[in-house]
Amino acid sequence: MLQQPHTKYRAFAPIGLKDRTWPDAVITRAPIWLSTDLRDGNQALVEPMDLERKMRMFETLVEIGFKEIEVGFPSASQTEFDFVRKLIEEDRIPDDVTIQVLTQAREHLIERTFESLQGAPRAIVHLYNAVAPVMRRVVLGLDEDGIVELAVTHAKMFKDQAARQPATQWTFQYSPEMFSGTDLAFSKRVVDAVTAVWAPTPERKCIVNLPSTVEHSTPNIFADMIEWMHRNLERRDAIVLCAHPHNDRGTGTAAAEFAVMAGADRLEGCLFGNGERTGNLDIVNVALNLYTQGVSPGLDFSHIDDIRATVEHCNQIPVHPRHPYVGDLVYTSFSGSHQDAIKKAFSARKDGDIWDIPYLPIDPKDVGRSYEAVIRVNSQSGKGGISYLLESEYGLELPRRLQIEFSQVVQQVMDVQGKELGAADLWNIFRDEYRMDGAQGLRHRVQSVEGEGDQALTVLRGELVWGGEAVAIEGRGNGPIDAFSRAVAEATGQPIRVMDYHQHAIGAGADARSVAYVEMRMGDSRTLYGVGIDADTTAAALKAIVSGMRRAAGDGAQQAQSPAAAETA
Ligand SMILES: CC(=O)SCCNC(=O)CCNC(=O)[C@H](O)C(C)(C)COP(=O)(O)OP(=O)(O)OC[C@H]1O[C@@H](n2cnc3c(N)ncnc32)[C@H](O)[C@@H]1OP(=O)(O)O
Ligand SMILES: CC(C)C(=O)C(=O)O
Repeated sequence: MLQQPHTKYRAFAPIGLKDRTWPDAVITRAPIWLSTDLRDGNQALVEPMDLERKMRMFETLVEIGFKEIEVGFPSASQTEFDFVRKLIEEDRIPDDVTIQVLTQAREHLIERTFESLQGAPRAIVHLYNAVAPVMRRVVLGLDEDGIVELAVTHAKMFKDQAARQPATQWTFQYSPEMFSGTDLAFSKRVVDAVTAVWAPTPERKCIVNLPSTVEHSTPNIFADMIEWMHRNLERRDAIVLCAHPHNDRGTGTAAAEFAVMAGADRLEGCLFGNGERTGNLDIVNVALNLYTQGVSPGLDFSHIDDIRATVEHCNQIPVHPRHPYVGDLVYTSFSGSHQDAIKKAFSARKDGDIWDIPYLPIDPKDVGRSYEAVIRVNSQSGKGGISYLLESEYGLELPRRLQIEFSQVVQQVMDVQGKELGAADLWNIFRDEYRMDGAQGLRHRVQSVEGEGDQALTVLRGELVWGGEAVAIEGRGNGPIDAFSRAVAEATGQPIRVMDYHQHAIGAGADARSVAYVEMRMGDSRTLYGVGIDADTTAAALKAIVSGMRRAAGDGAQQAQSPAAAETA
């Protein structure tokens, strides 16, 4: 790279529009959308679409809700021509959809283009020629007058060709190619000359399309250019003003949004930003940006993954995992503080609330994504993400201190493995850590109750396998947990102190079970949790204590393979 890039590259000159209004504009309704997937998108593919792919793309665009679709450049190849014929002859164009086709300003190409449209009920025919100084100089060898003459001559040909097919409802569109690299006064001069030929009216408008054929300025400059044209074009009330951004600087979306704020009525682009070089405007991006502002885009992306699959099939180009709204990773948080905020916001959210979930600008469900991928756990994650997955996939509502305890266990596994852990991995770690294997199965008998009123005591009898030995246990207390703790303390010589206790149901109906979380100490062990799950609430609680005992004993696996077994009640 150069130390002095100014010796090779020149900065784009500002427009100097002093009284611009676009920065204060707010977009309150969607622009008219034109999909050019089958034209600008297609001409950028390594392998342009065959008829099968073109038809599949067309049908998808119709399903999404596009009412204007540029279906090709019919004079470019037989495939392009045949596709337009197929659409017309097989009556594939819905009544509320208008196809558009592009042609260079060259006579034989225009003739072939109109030939391809014979029998079409409606069509937009799109004429372009380059207007930028570099193109005038190196490609066309024409001065400004020559370019105006070229445009006017071919605009007249459009009128003549259209007059030969009066049954079709024609709309004409003109693009001064490389508008973004052309001085505004000259762009206006050419466009005005073309519209003077076409003589559009407010009832029969033509379309003027202003492309950033190559994006080489910041989007505010493009917006100034659009606003200037919007204000200065002749016959503005008879023109649908359209912008056609590309994305060479990565700001195609911003340029499009600013263009609409600056007066554009219509946008041209492709799904997920396919198109020449870095792509055309990504229509999905702009449409869903509008949606997240509460503005209906008039396009339906409820099944965005199906649309992506079709686009990948047709274009034979994968969509990036970070692509806005559709990438595999765009609804996923790995980092702990994000996960914590998302989990809390989901818990606080009530039906009908305005969407206000941190780190998720759109509800993934609105585009057909599940919440499954929202939180994924790796070494950057914390307790929030871990407990979110256990809750969303396994119904466990871990108390806060248990979340903290278990996240340290997960962190140790993560430090060794260094890989992402899914919900099933976390569940396995949880079951191992809290000794929720078959040996935890508990049969017990509660003999209630000795005494009366305040003096009433629960009596629990059973058998506990501890240190490899089966020990008979018996305890009395002011409930099964208390009775069991006392019985166990007597049998093992180690007092058990229950500090906190939570219980909730998981599942429903016949499958409903109870999960108990007991925060406890055994002897002089540290405070720790035990967890038990059982169809019976008392059994779940007692299992939780056994779980804690085994953990306190180091690894209950040797000490208490069958820690508590008892007679069936
Ligand atoms: C920015 C855009 O996306 S514009 C759309 C671009 N899309 C495409 O080009 C895809 C389809 N294109 C094609 O299939 C072909 O390029 C065609 C059929 C249009 C033309 O093919 P060819 O006639 O072989 O020309 P080719 O593309 O090689 O070169 C362009 C020629 O057209 C000339 N040309 C370009 N625009 C114009 C114009 N408006 N009027 C007259 N001549 C023109 C160029 O000067 C060049 O002429 P030259 O051969 O005398 O030097
Ligand atoms: C033909 C025009 C609209 C074009 O594709 C461009 O300039 O990018």
